[in-house]
Amino acid sequence: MSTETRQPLLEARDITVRFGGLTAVDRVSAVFMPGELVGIIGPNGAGKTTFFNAISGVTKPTSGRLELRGRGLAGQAPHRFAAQGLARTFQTPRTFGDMAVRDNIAFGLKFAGKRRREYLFWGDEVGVPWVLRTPESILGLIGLSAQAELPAAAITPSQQRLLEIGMALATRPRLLLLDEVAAGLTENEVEEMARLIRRLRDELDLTVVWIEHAVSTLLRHVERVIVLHQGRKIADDVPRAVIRNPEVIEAYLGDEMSETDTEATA
Ligand SMILES: Nc1ncnc2c1ncn2[C@@H]1O[C@H](COP(=O)(O)OP(=O)(O)OP(=O)(O)O)[C@@H](O)[C@H]1O
Repeated sequence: MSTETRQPLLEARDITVRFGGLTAVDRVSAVFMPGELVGIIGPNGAGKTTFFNAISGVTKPTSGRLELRGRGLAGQAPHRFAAQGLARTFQTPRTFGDMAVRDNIAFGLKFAGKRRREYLFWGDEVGVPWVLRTPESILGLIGLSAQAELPAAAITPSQQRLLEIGMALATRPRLLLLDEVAAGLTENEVEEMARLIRRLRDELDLTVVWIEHAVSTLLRHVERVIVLHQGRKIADDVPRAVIRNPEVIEAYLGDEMSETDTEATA
């Protein structure tokens, strides 16, 4: 392994986000290595989305430092984050309902075309993976080929989530941030989504950071889990260690973490 691949892709140091008197994210530090699939969990209001917003440029952190491959990012506009290979989904999918599914993807590709030169910044000698070159290939990758001509508003909620992932992929990211992409899906759909996320990570050599309330599924699929509670990071470890962490158990008492989760990762 070269020194290059051991360099963190994204490093967040002491990120704090305050809204008036409320500290939503409290000095959270985290390192994301190339190719990692990392989950972020925590009770409602723990600061997960606010942390995501801070590391994707949507919200300017009150303090802290962000580095993408060693280059400072904090305080830059969201499009600068995207230009440097970050893509994210939102809790409520942001697709264009009147436009055909294919055109939603084409929109993302158009955006990516504009930053083609910057893609090269990543030193990717093979260039853009062929599956990310056309709307059709991206639709095939996420399993929406049959819905290509439908208006985005006409597809099912789970297909909407897939479309949003497809739109994020169309921007040809190196780091994909997923915010509750399994929310509202059936148990089977959640499992399928988890498999897709793993496959995308493997095939596209992505780093994926995934916030999810479906804790048991997440714990079975990610390699590392970060737990936030009241804005603070209380754990950052492999799933089987995290579920035995007394502070995590306490934070989740009577909430999402159940015996099933413990069994799932035993
Ligand atoms: N724009 C905002 N203005 C004021 N307070 C906010 C804002 N965004 C979030 N908060 C508050 O910050 C805290 C953290 O919220 P956040 O949405 O990050 O939590 P979360 O862990 O993502 O929760 P959930 O799992 O319910 O989505 C909450 O108390 C929330 O009410």
